[in-house]
Amino acid sequence: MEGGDHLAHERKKAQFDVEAMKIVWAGSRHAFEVSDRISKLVASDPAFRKDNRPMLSRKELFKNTLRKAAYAWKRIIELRLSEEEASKLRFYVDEPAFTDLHWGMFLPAIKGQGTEEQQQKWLPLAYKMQIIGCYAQTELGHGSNSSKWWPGGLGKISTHAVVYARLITDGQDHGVHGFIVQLRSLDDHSPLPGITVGDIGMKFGNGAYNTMDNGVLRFDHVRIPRDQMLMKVSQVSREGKYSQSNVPRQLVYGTMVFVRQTIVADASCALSRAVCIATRYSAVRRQFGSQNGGPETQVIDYKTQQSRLFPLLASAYAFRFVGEWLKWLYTDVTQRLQANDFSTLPEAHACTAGLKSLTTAATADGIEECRKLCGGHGYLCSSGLPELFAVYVPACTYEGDNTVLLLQVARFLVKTLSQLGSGKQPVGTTAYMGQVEHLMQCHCNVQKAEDWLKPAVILEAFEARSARMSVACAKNLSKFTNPEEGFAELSGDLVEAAIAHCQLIIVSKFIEKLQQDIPGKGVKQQLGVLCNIYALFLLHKHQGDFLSTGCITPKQAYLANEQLRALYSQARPNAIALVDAFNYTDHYLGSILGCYDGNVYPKLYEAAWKDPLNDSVVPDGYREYIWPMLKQQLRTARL
Ligand SMILES: CCCCCCCCCC/C=C\CCCCCCCC(=O)SCCNC(=O)CCNC(=O)[C@H](O)C(C)(C)COP(=O)(O)OP(=O)(O)OC[C@H]1O[C@@H](n2cnc3c(N)ncnc32)[C@H](O)[C@@H]1OP(=O)(O)O
Ligand SMILES: Cc1cc2nc3c(=O)[nH]c(=O)nc-3n(C[C@H](O)[C@H](O)[C@H](O)COP(=O)(O)OP(=O)(O)OC[C@H]3O[C@@H](n4cnc5c(N)ncnc54)[C@H](O)[C@@H]3O)c2cc1C
Repeated sequence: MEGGDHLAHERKKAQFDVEAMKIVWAGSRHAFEVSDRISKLVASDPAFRKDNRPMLSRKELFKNTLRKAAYAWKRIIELRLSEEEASKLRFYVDEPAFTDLHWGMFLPAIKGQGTEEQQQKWLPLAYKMQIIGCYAQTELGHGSNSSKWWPGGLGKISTHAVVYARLITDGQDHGVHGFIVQLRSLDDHSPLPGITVGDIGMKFGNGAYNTMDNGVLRFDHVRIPRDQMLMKVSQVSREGKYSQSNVPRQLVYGTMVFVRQTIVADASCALSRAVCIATRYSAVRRQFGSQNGGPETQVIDYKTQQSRLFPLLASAYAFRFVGEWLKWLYTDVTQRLQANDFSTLPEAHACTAGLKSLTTAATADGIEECRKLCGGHGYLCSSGLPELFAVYVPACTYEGDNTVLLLQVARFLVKTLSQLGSGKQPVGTTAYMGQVEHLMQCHCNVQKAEDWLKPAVILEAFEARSARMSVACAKNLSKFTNPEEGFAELSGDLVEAAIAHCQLIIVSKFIEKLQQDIPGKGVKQQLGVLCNIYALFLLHKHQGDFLSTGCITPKQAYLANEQLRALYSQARPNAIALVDAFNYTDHYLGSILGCYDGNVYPKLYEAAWKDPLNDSVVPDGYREYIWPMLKQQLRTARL
């Protein structure tokens, strides 16, 4: 079948209103309209072409990114785009660039940690891009005193950086503080005296994150004017006297809370993109199983394919909703901080750190699983999956290594439990710890598979598992005389307890979402199916935790799996419509396997001939290397 919609028969199977689901996915009608308009704007502009990225050398690739960033900025100004529209434009251009760090970290660091005066001086320059900044925290070695190494945008472009370094006055070390430092001349871009700066080299994958100039930076007797220390949290007077404002020191790390929250929202985008490709292709691909000469089976109908694909589809929706909630939490904590209420900062830190860790790990693994779900064709760059994986996978490391972040969550959980004794009632995401006595001894009430569809049953099982794992850690910790030694020794168990807590958050926020009014025929019902798939898939995957803590019985674990299989069958007819609801353009997906019309094979065939290797029938190098070899073989054969 040439042309036409090869997935039309799949789209007809949908049991819900796809247009209404698009609004739910986007967050609101307004968000949908902005996203839809900007995605089409980018897709229709040849200046944003990206299919040639894997073929470009590093220098060509980087220059191309600079061109796109400058052009995007020009369009933002010409079209008078709002901040929301501009950030959507960046999203659909889909190419990591120095501008990400400028807007995503340099500006927020000044906003969060600069005084009013400092904000007035620096923000207008940064907003007009008259200076370009990056965020320089990580070191080559360790200790905030060697060379900065990794900051994006630093290598070749940034004129300024917020640099994190130890503050020492009168011989006293006051710990790490942020400083605005000019790195390069605003006239000819050369590094200022005493500054050594450059790119750290090629990274994983062709194209991919190599559009970014991650950099190295060294200082040799560089003087930073006193008023360029970010002084909202602590100050140094003209006389060199150090003082602290009446705010927690942890605010110095506030930019990370902001960025981790955006990374969670971004995880749902990256995962949904891979899932969209794998789902459409799974419906197009047929392999084996034909009977009486009929067509072969669509691979999406194999239960094994469904049990690998549908949990990822459900995870994409789960991460979307938890990301939405996290954005609310971040806005709430920001407003509280402005009113000098610091009470929810530890929870915001734990939630952003933990959810960043969980969602990025699941997304990175999920993209790779989607590649495998597409068989051999998934390994072609034209599937879009290799580049997506290479760009995405550092999210497990940047903005805090995922294990290090889970240990931060574990500290928060242990602290929360230890405060129960003093009568402090836990709130927010740890409110369930207030019921710890009940959760330690409750019994799951599931008797038949459908009982697993009750939100209260699911929630109690996840709460009991999380509470029991945290309590077990706290009990074991109390056996150590040195708490830090105990924490280090038990860190493996603590990480698992943190994972259980974060999974509970994601499940509970999905359930909360379903308690809202959700318009559109069948939309809520489909989301209910996805929510149950997400929860029961986790329960099945981690059944060792649930069983060993006595939260469920082996029979109940078996029933959960039985219910999960039934849910996959319910999701099957809706699968294509559920990925259509992401509303991704073919440009954004960047994948022949995932193209909207499903006309995969002619496009793959055509794309192959565009590869530079096929420019000539006989390749370069044939005369030099192959021809002499063939001749040699001929001679040997005659002998
Ligand atoms: C108009 C155009 C628009 C265009 C828009 C474009 C927009 C694009 C947006 C894109 C956005 C972003 C792009 C991102 C690209 C990737 C960038 C990657 C950048 C980086 O990687 S930056 C480097 C990040 N580094 C880390 O994350 C390090 C990880 N380590 C930690 O977090 C450590 O905790 C630490 C911060 C280094 C501190 O360690 P330390 O040992 O000093 O302290 P403790 O761990 O003992 O903690 C003490 C105390 O503080 C609490 N705490 C720790 N961190 C935080 C925090 N972040 N917030 C609040 N509180 C925190 C901790 O709980 C302890 O509390 P306690 O004393 O126990 O009560
Ligand atoms: C693509 C990319 C972009 C980046 N952009 C920036 C940027 O713009 N600005 C910036 O400042 N930085 C940036 N970074 C650096 C990034 O933030 C760090 O790499 C990250 O925080 C991890 O730190 P590390 O590299 O020192 O890893 P390490 O801390 O050395 O981790 C190595 C291993 O040790 C383990 N480990 C470390 N500490 C502990 C512990 N306490 N307990 C148990 N295990 C531990 C980790 O789990 C990991 O397995 C970027 C990194 C990448 C890959």
